[in-house]
Amino acid sequence: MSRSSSAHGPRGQSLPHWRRAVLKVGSNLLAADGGGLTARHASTLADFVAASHAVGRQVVLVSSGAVAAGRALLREHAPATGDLAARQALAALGQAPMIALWQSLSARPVAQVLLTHDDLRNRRRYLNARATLRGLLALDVLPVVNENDTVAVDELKLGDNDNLAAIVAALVDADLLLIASDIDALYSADPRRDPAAVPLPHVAALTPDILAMAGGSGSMVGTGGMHTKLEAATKAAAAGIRTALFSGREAATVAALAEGRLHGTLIDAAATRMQARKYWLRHAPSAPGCIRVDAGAARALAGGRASLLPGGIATAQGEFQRGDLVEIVDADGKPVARGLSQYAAAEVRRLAGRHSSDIEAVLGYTHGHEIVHRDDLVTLAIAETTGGIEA
Ligand SMILES: Nc1ncnc2c1ncn2[C@@H]1O[C@H](COP(=O)(O)OP(=O)(O)O)[C@@H](O)[C@H]1O
Ligand SMILES: N[C@@H](CCC(=O)OP(=O)(O)O)C(=O)O
Repeated sequence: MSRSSSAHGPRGQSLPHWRRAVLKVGSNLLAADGGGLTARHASTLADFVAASHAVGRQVVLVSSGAVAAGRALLREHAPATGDLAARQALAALGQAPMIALWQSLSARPVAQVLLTHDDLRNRRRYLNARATLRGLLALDVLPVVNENDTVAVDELKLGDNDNLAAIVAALVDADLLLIASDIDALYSADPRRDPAAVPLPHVAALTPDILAMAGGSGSMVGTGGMHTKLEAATKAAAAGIRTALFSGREAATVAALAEGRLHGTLIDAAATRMQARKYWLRHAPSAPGCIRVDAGAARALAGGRASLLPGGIATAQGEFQRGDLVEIVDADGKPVARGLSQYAAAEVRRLAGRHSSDIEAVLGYTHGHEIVHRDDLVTLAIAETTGGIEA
């Protein structure tokens, strides 16, 4: 369904500044019902990604379309998509053509990332997925994420790519979730059923009333409809990330987006991204062990911008695993910071006092130069002086 954007005014609304976004592209934009993938709307969206990259912004794509592509390859022999095994087979067939479509539209190399719920529930795999995505962005390639439908049975499924996109947005620390769909906004009711439905340009909070406005998908290849888009926006909002819903069918809308204008619906975040993350780091239960640092490291951490490197560590006490949230204490045992340790307690004990460049020689492998990266760290001293909100 495509509707005009007249309700948002000719110039749309201003899109808040962003540096890293996840762009979710639904099946309906990539394929007509029953048909194969087409570049028609994907090329406009790929141009948006390229324009964003040209001005130093990073985009991670979350793309659907594998099932639709698989279905088109089998034509009249395609099984009905209601059956899980059939969907999995169609997705296996269609992942490669879907990636090939994005590669054909991108001057930069495209990387395929397939994720399941298990990858994100398990802390070690979550960290690995995050490191891979960050690594891909650092390499300047375009990551294209999809659910790994072929191995995702019901209990392992993330469910739909709207929710996957929100999880990925939190995973890569994005500041914006962009959901391109076949509809130009969230409407006050499902516009397929209610001709009096009106578009909402701005949603300050996802209240039960707003959530009740969303209906399901009207197509054979899409899964969630507006319902899963609002679920995704709720997840993003909790992580401090805004969501913008817009029509990927309207070239002018996508072009305006690159200019910082949104014709669609903007959904605010519940807190700033940093507040949400720092709040979690400060209050989530930590592992039983802790990392004891020397006076120099305690001072550096108190400054609020440093990562914890092995050189400033005296020792690790107790037991914790890689990825655990740990308390960092000074020589007197006073907590100075909390953060996610990239190394297990036993590894930290072996690395204490060593230079970062020795990590690989000491352990035989490395998970990076930092024991706790500054993005994963909250300084407790600063929290006391600023009322808990850090820049
Ligand atoms: N309140 C609503 N506002 C807008 N669209 C709605 C609403 N309720 C249901 N929808 C339906 O959701 C559809 C978009 O979701 P979906 O078909 O899953 O697309 P995609 O493949 O882009 O994820 C729209 O085409 C529309 O028919
Ligand atoms: N992983 C599936 C897409 C599932 C999905 O959420 O589709 P959509 O509602 O169109 O975003 C695929 O690639 O076909």
